[in-house]
Amino acid sequence: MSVLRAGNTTLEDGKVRICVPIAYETEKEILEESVRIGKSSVADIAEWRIDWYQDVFQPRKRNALSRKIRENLQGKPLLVTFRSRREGGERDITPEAYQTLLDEVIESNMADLIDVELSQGMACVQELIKHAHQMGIGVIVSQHDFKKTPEASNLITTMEQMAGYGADVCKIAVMPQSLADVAALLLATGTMKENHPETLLITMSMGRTGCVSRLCGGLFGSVMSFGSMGKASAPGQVSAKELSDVLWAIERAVN
Ligand SMILES: O=C1C[C@@](O)(C(=O)O)C[C@@H](O)[C@@H]1O
Repeated sequence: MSVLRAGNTTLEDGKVRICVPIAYETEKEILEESVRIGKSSVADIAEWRIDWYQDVFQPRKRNALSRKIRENLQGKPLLVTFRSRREGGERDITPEAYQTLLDEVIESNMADLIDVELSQGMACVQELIKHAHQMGIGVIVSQHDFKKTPEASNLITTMEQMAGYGADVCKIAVMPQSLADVAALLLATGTMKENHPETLLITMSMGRTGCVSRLCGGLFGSVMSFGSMGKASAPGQVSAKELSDVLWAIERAVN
């Protein structure tokens, strides 16, 4: 079983960490949310969705803001994510600009963890992983489908591919069109956990139908669930407080 250290916490099998997204445009809103997360008794990790930030392509402003965010987080880890539009994010970006941006994020030491989209291509993903590891930063390789849920066997193949590239954590977010799709996501997660217990996973089925996967995913092997405090960053996210209550109830039931 692997354990990934990040800031004052860890990602590890059997413990579901609550990650609260910061998905705002202005410095003021971003800082206010980071203060709330830093003070929260339920938030373990903050995700800064820099695709929302109005000055994301200005390195000086980005770096200065990240320093303030990290102060506000008081030791809680910061996951930095640029979600491209085709994967459900706020902005379009070319593969070259994506790699340059994430290289700068890594180099500036503003993140404990970064998210790298599998769809950016093997070379980009592997180079970013290598760079991040040189700087002691953990990498979540991710794939999002906001329209449908591929078959469980395809989801497993995708997670195996991510692990093969050297991901510290493999993340899949898919949209269900039926309850069977939610079950497929959970089946794929549970199968991965059984076949590759050394691989850390984060999986979720989105939207109202998939919401249950955010609550019970830990039982199948998912080590993080996204809960909102202000604005949600994806459909189906529950509030961090309600998520914490449910996770706590499940933990008590199984331990
Ligand atoms: O990858 C994910 C998961 C997510 O899309 C969700 O469904 O909770 C939310 C995003 O902010 C994050 O980057």
